[in-house]
Order: sequence, then C-alpha cells, then structure tokens
Amino acid sequence: MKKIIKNGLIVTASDTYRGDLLIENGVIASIGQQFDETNCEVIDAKGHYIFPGGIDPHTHLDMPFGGTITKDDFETGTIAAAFGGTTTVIDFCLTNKGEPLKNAIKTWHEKAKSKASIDYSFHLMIGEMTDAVLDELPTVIDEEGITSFKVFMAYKNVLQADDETLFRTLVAAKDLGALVMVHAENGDVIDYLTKQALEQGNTDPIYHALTRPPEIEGEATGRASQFTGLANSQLYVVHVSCAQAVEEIAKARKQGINVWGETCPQYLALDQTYLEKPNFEGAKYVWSPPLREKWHQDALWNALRNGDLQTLGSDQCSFDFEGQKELGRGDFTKIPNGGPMIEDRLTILFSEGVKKGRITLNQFVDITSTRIAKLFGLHPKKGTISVGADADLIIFDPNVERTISVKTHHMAVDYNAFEGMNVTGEPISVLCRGEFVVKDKKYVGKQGYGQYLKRAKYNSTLENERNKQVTI
Ligand SMILES: NC(=O)NCCC(=O)O
Ligand SMILES: [Zn+2]
Ligand SMILES: [Zn+2]
Repeated sequence: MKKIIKNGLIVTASDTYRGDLLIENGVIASIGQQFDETNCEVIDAKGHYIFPGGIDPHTHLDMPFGGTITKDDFETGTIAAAFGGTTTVIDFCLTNKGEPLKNAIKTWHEKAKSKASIDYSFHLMIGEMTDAVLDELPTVIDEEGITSFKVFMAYKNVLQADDETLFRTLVAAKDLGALVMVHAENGDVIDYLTKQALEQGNTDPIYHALTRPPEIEGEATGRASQFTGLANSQLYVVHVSCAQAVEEIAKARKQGINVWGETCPQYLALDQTYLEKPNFEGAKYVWSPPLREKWHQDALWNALRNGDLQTLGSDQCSFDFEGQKELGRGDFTKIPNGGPMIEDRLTILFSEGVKKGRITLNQFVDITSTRIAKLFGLHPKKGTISVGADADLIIFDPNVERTISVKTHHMAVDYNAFEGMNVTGEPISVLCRGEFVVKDKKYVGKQGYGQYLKRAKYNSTLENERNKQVTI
C-alpha cells in the first residue's frame, strides 16, 4: 500500500522545508503537497522532523573479540539501531591471516542473513597484505560490492597490521577505487606501556586509558594520513577521540590529502573519569581509543562544525558487565574492549549538538547519514530525501525530553553507557525502504527484512565537491 507522510518538516543535509512524501514500492515517489489520499496509508507528522534514515558506518555485531563474543548480534543490534533512527549499518567483517577473504565474507553473510531488520553492508578487514589477498580484492569489490577496507594499527598480536600492509592497502585501494579505514593508535607503544603498567601492579580499568595516551592516537593518525598522501589514495579514520588526531586530519586535509574522520557519541558526551568508577564499574567504559580528558570534547565538536571531522559512527561493540567485562577484574588488559552505542548515536548528536547550538540541523543529517552514504558508495539511494531514493526515513520528535536508561533501551546488553543522561529528541517512527520498522515507538519490523547492500566504488569527485561544507 502507498504511504503519505504529511505535515512534517523535511530536513536534508542542505535544505529544511515543509512538504509531504508519497511512498510507493519502497521509494520516495514524489515530494509535494496535498496528494490524493485514496488507497494510501496516511501518517500525520505534524510537529515532527523527517530525516533520512541514519547510516551507521561502524558496527561490530556478533563479533568474537577479547576472548568472548559481542552481546548484540544482527537481530538485537539492528532492532536497537532502528529504535535509534538508523536504517543501515555497515559492519566490520573480520578476516584471519592466511585464509581466503571469501571465507570471512561468507561467515559474515551467515551472521546477518535472516536476522537483520534493517539494511546492512560490510567493510573488510585486511590483516596482512599478501599477493593472495591482492588477487582476491577485485572480486571482493565487483562481486560483493565491498568497497572499504579496514586496517588496524593497534591490538598487537591480535588484529594489528604492520605499516607495509597499511601502505600496500592504500596503494591497492587507489587503483581499485576503495576507501581505506584505519583504527589509528600505535599498537607497539601501547603494548610496551600496558606491560609496564601490569609490572607495576596497576591493574584497574583507568590504566586502560593511561596506557593509550592521545599522543599515540595522534601519531598513528598522522602516519596513516601521510602514507595516504604518498600513495595518492583515500583514508577514513574511525573513532577519532582526541585533539591530537583531529589536528593531524586537519593538517593532512590542508595539504590536499583525501582524509576523512569519524568520531563517536561516547567521545562527545563522556570522559576519562568514567573509567575511575568504583567497584570495577569503570570497565563498562573500556574501549579503544579510550575516553579522554573532557577538554578534548571541544576539539571534536569544533571539528564536526568546521568540517575537519565529517561523520559519526557508533563503534557498537557491546559486552555485558556481568560475565564479559568482568573477565578483566584484576587485569585491565583482559577487559573486552567496546561499548553499546548503536541506539543512542543520533539522539546524543541531536541533543548535545543541535539543541545546544554546536551544529546545525542540516549538519546533523550530513554527519549521521548523507556524508556516510556518499563516502561509502550508497548515495543517492541512501542518505537523502529525494525522488527515487529509498524511503528510509525517521519521523523525529525534536522536543520530547527523556532519560537514557538500560531499563528502556533495546540493546541486549546489561548496561547503558549514557545511563541517567537527560536528552531532548527521539525517533517516533522509522521506515526502511517504505516499511515501518518502528511505529509509534514500537517494533513492528521483521527479522530478515534487511537487505545486503552492495556498494559503489569511492567517488573522489563527489567527495571533493562535498568538501566545500558550509562552516557556521
Ligand atoms: N573500539 C573498541 O574498543 N572495540 C571495537 C573494535 C574497534 O573498533 O577497535
Ligand atoms: Zn577500532
Ligand atoms: Zn570499532
């Protein structure tokens, strides 16, 4: 059945206007006013914003990590994402050194298929660049539509790749039209500092932050950025947490290097003191890079506002406090790294960003959806409200006030990192390809409805054009 969403305020990355949407066959068929309502389901969005569905470019669902498996999988994770206004997730497919890439991709398809309630796609981890890996990459791009590769510069002896692999990946990506993503921290220095801390009997969660100082995130970000310039390639730095990393990205961009930066809600709203919570509760806030001293938040907000950082990912990687985070009692290096963020990504940015005047409404849409769609080859089907685009939409109440809590969230995990935080704004209904996933704050979606998205290659022309973002 056709749908009409009327009386809402439509917000895109560039415009804000009153208009009605006619939805047919899963796409936006027309934008106008006073459509004929015969045989249509009519949704009155008076007093609400209509945003393009959020795209989360950074999730870890059903991922083995730190001796355990993330609590949220593609079932619970995508439902929680939808409640938070996200209609597409791009998850990280982990690979094992020496194994064909296609095996890892098959495993990730099995994890997601028939579980996801919203659309999904994959990035592919490159752990070691060998000739066999190089040979497989064209197939990964052409047949799987995976056009972004992830290199970890940290997690020594687990996920970390060496500089040769990073550089060879950048060179290959340039030729193949892929975007290289990096976890930018210096894993070797972290390894030294953590061993030293344990030797000195410093085992509490706070030492996770103290052994991963911002300087080594800045150093790795600068190294990856300059490699990118040398290779004339393109780079996306995930989960930027500190001023030093922002500075390196800004410097590289001024040099004309194609570097893009993502931050996450946790770095905008929480700080390092959370790791000092008593009774081992600091473990709930252990992820990498770590939470920073509060002053770094200003650098992140400024960068989102002036365009030095362009996107917000959740880095959803949830572990229960009980039974999972507790694995690291007495040794902070054994606390599984990661937090539950998929559901609150848009709300934190709206409440702390738009409502507090740090970013505009249009920047909010760009940062949570449009820019991500463009960078990762999903635009214009995804990431905007225009005729022919998928009807991935959020009907958003900008004025409702509420308190974030584990008691009301939809993630499977036993705590919420933003527990007790008062926020303004909430998605009321969320549609993916024209079908409600959340309607009037209730889940009405279907497991398995989510489709796998093959993505287009990195488009430098599109991105350079978008680079001319308006600064407020
Ligand atoms: N961020 C984190 O601590 N866990 C997920 C893996 C990663 O992104 O580094
Ligand atoms: Zn990471
Ligand atoms: Zn991550």
